Amino acid sequence: MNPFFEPIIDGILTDGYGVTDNFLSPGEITALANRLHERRSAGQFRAAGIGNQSVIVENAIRGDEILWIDEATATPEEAAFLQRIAEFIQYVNQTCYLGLREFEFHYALYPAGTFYKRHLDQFRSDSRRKLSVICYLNTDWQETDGGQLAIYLPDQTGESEQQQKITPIGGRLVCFESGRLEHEVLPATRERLSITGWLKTS
Ligand SMILES: O=C(O)CCC(=O)C(=O)O
Ligand SMILES: [Fe+2]
Repeated sequence: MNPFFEPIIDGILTDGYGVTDNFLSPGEITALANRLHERRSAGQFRAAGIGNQSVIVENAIRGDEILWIDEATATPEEAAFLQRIAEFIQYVNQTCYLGLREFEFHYALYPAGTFYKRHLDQFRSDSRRKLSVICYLNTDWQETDGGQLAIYLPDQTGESEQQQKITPIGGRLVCFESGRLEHEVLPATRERLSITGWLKTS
């Protein structure tokens, strides 16, 4: 039993999504948020796109800026984050037999007022994306800051749905099946930081 990984798996199996807090310590949150800002100041971020073949920047759908994290150029705190993810993949494979082999992660920065409209994470990609993972890097996030992740959960009959809102507090990790749950990022009154990625089969 792993105290961080087990609640995530439990959540996915019973509710379709899992949340665990303190996946990152306050020190790790600050260090990663600093790396994010340094890399953005160095001009490494790009407006996030939609679509698969040709990437189209569409601010009416999503307004975040992203940077893919490359293992080859990762700083120690980025490498440590990816290492935790690799351990999570091992744990999931031992308990759920999803056959996860690869992962890809990017930083995301949502300037105040931006959002990501309702979507499914597989629409623009390949079906190898099995689990979506989001880890927040925000310090002192308040409910009134907005920026919740809204997940849409269909009921048993599939006729109605329920909206579950998750506040992007620093260190919190959210995980759900990429091909199943539609979700959106609501606008926030302040800058919103995260690392988002996908665990994939090969
Ligand atoms: O930041 C979040 O809470 C969700 C991000 C998201 O849905 C995505 O990047 O596909
Ligand atoms: Fe998404």
